[in-house]
Amino acid sequence: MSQHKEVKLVTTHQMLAMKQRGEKIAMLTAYDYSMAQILDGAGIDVLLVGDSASNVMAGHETTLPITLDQMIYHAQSVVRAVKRAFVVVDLPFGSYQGNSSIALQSAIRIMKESGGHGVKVEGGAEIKESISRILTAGIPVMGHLGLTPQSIYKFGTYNVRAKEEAEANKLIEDAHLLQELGCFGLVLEKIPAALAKRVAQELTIPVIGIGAGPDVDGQVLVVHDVLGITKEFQPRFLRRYAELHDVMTQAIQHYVADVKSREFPSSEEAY
Ligand SMILES: Nc1nc(=O)c2c([nH]1)NC[C@@H]1CN(c3ccc(C(=O)N[C@@H](CCC(=O)O)C(=O)O)cc3)CN21
Ligand SMILES: CC(C)C(=O)C(=O)O
Ligand SMILES: [Mg+2]
Repeated sequence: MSQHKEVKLVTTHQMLAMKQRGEKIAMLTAYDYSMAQILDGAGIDVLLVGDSASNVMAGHETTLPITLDQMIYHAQSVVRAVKRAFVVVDLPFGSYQGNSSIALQSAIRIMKESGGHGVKVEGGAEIKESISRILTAGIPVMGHLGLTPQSIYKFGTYNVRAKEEAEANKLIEDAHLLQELGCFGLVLEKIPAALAKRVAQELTIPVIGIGAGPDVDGQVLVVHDVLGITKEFQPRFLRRYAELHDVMTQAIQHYVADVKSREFPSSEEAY
């Protein structure tokens, strides 16, 4: 028996239990060590090393350019900080579509080289062979339906998805397929709340929403949006819990002024 205090790690089994008992799952993105340490310490259940790092960390217009090596680098940094949270890593564009052997290789690289706990992939029936193949290796897979940013050029907009009946029916079918394949959870992005509610009710696995309304099993957002670091991004589904862009700007302006005026450093800050 361990004398050490047990820090309960979040597992896929626990997430399922949370859904069953009606406890909502709190998930945010993280791309680096310092931020992951804060989020894990604050009690976040799931950290997503999102391919939104392509936008938020690297300044790209879309998520398409980020590479598997770059995702692994971000995931390694996050995993080093985590004591409790379950770490999901996005498989980037091009690393899993169309070839299930490449998909398995990509997922194995993420698990082996980063120490993450599972992977997330965008899409339904189109990528079912890839998902099945990854699952055969014992790697937990999370699905992602609705607004799938890796296929932005197929749709041309970031508008709400599955408003039409045909698209809604395809989403419901895909959601059931993902569960039957063995996915441990599913992200639904920017779809009508009523549709998300129906999917969360019909599925036994946890359904995590972003712009999918309140009647799902948990919520995910990009942490830089939540903290108000990204100022220009303000879709309706986002709630900002701080205005760090302003706080950080003021702090840095103060620092610059103090350096210029020789206010910093003082004699106490010198040797
Ligand atoms: N900072 C950030 N937050 C995210 O949530 C996020 C990323 N980046 N990058 C990857 C994807 C892209 N995502 C998106 C992108 C656009 C909308 C959206 O609703 N766009 C509105 C305009 C919103 C605005 O920019 O003010 C639209 O109508 O296009 C939603 C999710 C979610 N992901
Ligand atoms: C927005 C979430 C779900 C995501 O996939 C990402 O941050 O990459
Ligand atoms: Mg993503």
